[in-house]
Amino acid sequence: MNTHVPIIRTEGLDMRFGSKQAIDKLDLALEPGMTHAIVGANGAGKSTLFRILLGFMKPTGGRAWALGCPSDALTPEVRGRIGFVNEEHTLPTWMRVDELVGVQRSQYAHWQQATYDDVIGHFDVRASQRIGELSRGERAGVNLALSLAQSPELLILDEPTLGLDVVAKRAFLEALLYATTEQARSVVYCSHQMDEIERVADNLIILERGSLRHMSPPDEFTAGVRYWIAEMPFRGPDPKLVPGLLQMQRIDGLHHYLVADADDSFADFLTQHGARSMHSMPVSLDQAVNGFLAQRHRAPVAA
Ligand SMILES: Nc1ncnc2c1ncn2[C@@H]1O[C@H](COP(=O)(O)OP(=O)(O)OP(=O)(O)O)[C@@H](O)[C@H]1O
Repeated sequence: MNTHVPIIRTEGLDMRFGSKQAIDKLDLALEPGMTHAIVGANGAGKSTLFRILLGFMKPTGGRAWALGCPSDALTPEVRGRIGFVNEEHTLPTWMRVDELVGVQRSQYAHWQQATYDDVIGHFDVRASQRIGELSRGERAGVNLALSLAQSPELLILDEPTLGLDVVAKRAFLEALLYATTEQARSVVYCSHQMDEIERVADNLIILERGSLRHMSPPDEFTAGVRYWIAEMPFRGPDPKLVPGLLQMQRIDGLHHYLVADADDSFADFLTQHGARSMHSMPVSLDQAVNGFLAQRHRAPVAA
């Protein structure tokens, strides 16, 4: 593996569906050996980005590379170094689990049976069961185990835990963490579940309407957002003047502010606007990301 080549790179990437701009001049370069989490509101362009990167879809502009190879010309050799797990966990329903494992083992030169066994061990799946008989969570487990056993250099996961119960989700994440820490793989993961991202991601990427809005380690992003509660006898400042404002509420006469990139000078700002007392507190990744996304979320369109 060439450690200097980004696992994923895009330059001025554009994808337009009629009047819809799914990806908007996106420039991205993701480091190898890390777990990158892509988050964004519904329709932000996450799945479209994956489809382009894997060569399933041609962009309307710009360029994309996966493992240094142009996405519109991925060779079978490069494809074999990329694992992909999507929310549907599409697998041949008529095959028995052991038959499917046999087929995959014969197709992948770097197949690691021990990895398959370790990962599938997190799920109650019998080798003799047909794929069609498995529950959604068990199918997710087989899909992840198959993908990791191929020893992919890059693993792309598109909402892999969607619809899984807590137990299946925990099993899936444990299997993923086990495989990534043992073998230092590169993972690009998209999910709406911030508790998962907090556990697995080294790098947080926020996409908004196909554009890059933010990229940093998740805890760095969370540390930049704070929740302030101020007691103000008056109406308080005009929201347009509040620096870094993400969300504002008035509850029982107290003013609540969720703000980004605001240091202690925010207390001075509140004092200047008549605050008698105030306190601030840290927020969770979930609150920080949701506040950030809600700020510019599309307003409902009247029917
Ligand atoms: N084949 C298509 N034809 C037309 N529009 C499409 C097509 N695929 C995606 N889109 C549009 O492109 C935008 C991005 O869709 P995409 O599926 O990439 O979003 P996403 O971030 O994965 O969303 P979600 O979190 O809801 O899965 C959406 O507005 C979607 O309606």
